[in-house]
Order: sequence, then C-alpha cells, then structure tokens
Amino acid sequence: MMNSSRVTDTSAVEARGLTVVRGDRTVLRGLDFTVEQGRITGLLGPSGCGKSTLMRAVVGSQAKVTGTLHVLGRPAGHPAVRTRVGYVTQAPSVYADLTVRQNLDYFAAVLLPGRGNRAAREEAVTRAVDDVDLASHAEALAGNLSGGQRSRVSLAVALLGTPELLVLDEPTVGLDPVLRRDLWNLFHGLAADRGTTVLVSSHVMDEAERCHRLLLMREGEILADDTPDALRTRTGSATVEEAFLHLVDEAAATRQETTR
Ligand SMILES: Nc1ncnc2c1ncn2[C@@H]1O[C@H](COP(=O)(O)OP(=O)(O)OP(=O)(O)O)[C@@H](O)[C@H]1O
Repeated sequence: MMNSSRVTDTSAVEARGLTVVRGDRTVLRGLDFTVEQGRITGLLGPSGCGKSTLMRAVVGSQAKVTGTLHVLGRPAGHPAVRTRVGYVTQAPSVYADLTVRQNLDYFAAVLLPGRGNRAAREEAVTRAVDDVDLASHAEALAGNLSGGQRSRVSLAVALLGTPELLVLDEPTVGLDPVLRRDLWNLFHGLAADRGTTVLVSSHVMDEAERCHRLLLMREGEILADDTPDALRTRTGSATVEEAFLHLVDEAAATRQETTR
C-alpha cells in the first residue's frame, strides 16, 4: 500500500521502503532513494538487478509495489502526473508502416487533441524531431530505419509532451559512440535548458561518469546514492566501475559479518 510522507521540494522522485514482488520473487527490497529535480540520475547495475522494474514502478506501470513512492509530488502513477512523465522502454514503440513524422503526428494527436491544438501539435512534432536529430529522416518509414534511429523516434515520442521527468530504460544500447555522445549531450541540454529531470538506466559503467548523480544497484538493492565524484573519493577508486566493485565487496563482507 502506498502511504504518504514528506516530499522535499527538490526531489522529483522520493522512495522509502520501496518493495516490488514479481511472480514469487521480491525483485526490489525496501529501497530508499531520491532523484533530484533538473538533474541527470543514472541507474546503474548488472543485468537483472531490477533497473527496469524500478523504472516501471516510477512511471506507475508496475504491479505489487509497496512502500512509499512519490513522483513529482504525487503517488507514482497518479493521473495528475501521467502527462508530466515521459517513458522510453527498451523496445522502441513506433509503428513500422508510418513515417517518422506520421508516428509523431499520431502521438501528438493523442496528447494534444482537437483543431484548436493544431499549431501546438506541429510545433511539438518539429521540436521533437529536431531534438533527436532526425529531421533528415522525418519522411522515412520507421520500419526502414536502423535500430538506433528507431529508438530515437521512441525518444522523440516521449519528448512530445515536454515532460518534467524523463525515464529512459537503457537508451544507448546498440548505439555507436558518436550517437551515444549525441544522446548524452541531448540529455544534458534537456536538464540545463528545460530543467528536465532525467532518470536513465545503463549497465555500461562508463556512462556513469556522464551523470550528475548515481543510483548503483545490485540484486534488488541500492548500493549507493551519490555523485560520481563522491563515490570515487569515498571508495578511493579511479573510476565508478572500480567504486561499484568496491561497494559490492563491502556489501558481501557486511553480509558475512551479520550471518556469522
Ligand atoms: N514478469 C516477471 N515475473 C517474475 N520475475 C520477473 C519478471 N520480470 C522480471 N523478473 C525478474 O526481476 C528481476 C529484475 O528484472 P529487471 O528487468 O527489472 O532487471 P534489469 O536490471 O532491468 O535487467 P536488464 O539490464 O537485463 O534489462 C530479474 O531477476 C528478472 O528475472
């Protein structure tokens, strides 16, 4: 059951004792964390540690969620926040038989229906296409695009409503280094220019260095909630990857102590 608790002004997401059960497994175990507004928070951890589950809980599409989870000041999934949150899953959700622009026109019509919104729709579509750098492919069929281009169309769909919180599940998987850099520049631009909060998952540790803050996860638990700098300093590590491994070892040692 969701309960209410104090929500700080600077947090876009606030979780206390967040627990999620999927099937007969407890996938997230009593997580406490915050995601600061207007910053890029990286959710990092190995495959299967629960990143997608956490994101699904944040956007309100996950069942069997207990504890406290506030998003933009309301319980996760509340109707009043749905249009303020953009979510891009790992599988690009675009229509293969429509062009890039037709895909965006369609979703814009859902978000901004009616004749009166025609100009706003056109503006939103043009801005979203430019944001993801697909203007030169706007008239191409989505089915004929590369995997990386299709995921950028999905991202453009999420940007249509100028979300305050953008939740991105491994958006850079399979992208070449140039596109990865361009996407990270876009995330930083969104945070700096529009004040967008970005919660982005990855299992590639070098992407951690590009985030303002990090949530390091392992086996359904948060190992650390800090800045990359603070993590490196605290663990005496040269990289976030090294810091992560240090924290994994530390957690294992603590577990051994307590079971002794
Ligand atoms: N429908 C389900 N029923 C039961 N368990 C599930 C279900 N979906 C996922 N899980 C389990 O929940 C755990 C967390 O999965 P999740 O997809 O959140 O991890 P992840 O960190 O996002 O992984 P990846 O990086 O590979 O996408 C995994 O152990 C997975 O097997």
